Amino acid sequence: MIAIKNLSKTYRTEHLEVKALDNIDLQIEKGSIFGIIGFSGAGKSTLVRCLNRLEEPDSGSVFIEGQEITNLDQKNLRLARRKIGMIFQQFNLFDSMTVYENVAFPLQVAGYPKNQIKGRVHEILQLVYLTDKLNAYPSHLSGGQKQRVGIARALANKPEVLLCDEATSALDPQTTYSILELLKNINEKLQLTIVLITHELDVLKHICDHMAVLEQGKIVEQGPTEKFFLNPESDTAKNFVRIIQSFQEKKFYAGGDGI
Ligand SMILES: Nc1ncnc2c1ncn2[C@@H]1O[C@H](COP(=O)(O)OP(=O)(O)OP(=O)(O)O)[C@@H](O)[C@H]1O
Repeated sequence: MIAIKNLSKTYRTEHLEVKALDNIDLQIEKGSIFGIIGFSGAGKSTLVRCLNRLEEPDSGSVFIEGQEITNLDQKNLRLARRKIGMIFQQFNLFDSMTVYENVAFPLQVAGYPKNQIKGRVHEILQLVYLTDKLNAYPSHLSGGQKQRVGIARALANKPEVLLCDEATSALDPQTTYSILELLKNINEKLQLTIVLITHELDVLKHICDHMAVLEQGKIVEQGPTEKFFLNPESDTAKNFVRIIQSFQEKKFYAGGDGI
């Protein structure tokens, strides 16, 4: 389980203070696929980056499977991060490394012997259906393939949690669907907890069992994803649902099938 307690973060620049997270309390059950939605600037990226301390919160705490992440020193944080995989919108692969080398990298850093690394990389590339691209460089891969390498790299150290920061936003709808199906599959196979931030309702609807709505750094609504669509309560949730409904109506009047 992930437990977030009273988490706050303010960005301070010379002329400006932005309260990006304001006393966030949230619990995410083990094995769940949990979505966090909000309009641009709501604080989604900051929240997800505070979970592995890519961003340092000002106050509050984060517990992952009982371990407090927020009070770890740098050495123990590095160890704890092996249990927290992350994937990004722009994939963040090493362009000068092959697919094999990208996936092997976190295992080398963790100090695994060569033969174990080889076995693990093959196993994980099989899971993401990329064994035929072992020696390819990222520049020769499609967006969907790059994200599958990103997923493989994030899973190399057998994490308990996978954080997804707008992981499908750079992909076309069909590729998005295949990546979501892959994440679903991995969640079921590995009992991995997935936290996914997005501004795409389709993504939430497709794979998230539970979700929270973030508005100006505050959680304004949370619960099962179904409830969000059937009975939105917060202004942000109502706006999201209104936008999707008007889009569906437009498609209907234009003779389409809706989305
Ligand atoms: N490094 C930073 N320095 C100053 N302000 C920042 C920094 N990073 C984020 N912010 C501000 O904090 C707020 C929350 O940003 P964040 O990126 O977490 O939102 P978001 O919901 O992920 O937005 P988007 O969907 O556009 O990525 C915004 O007002 C943003 O401008």
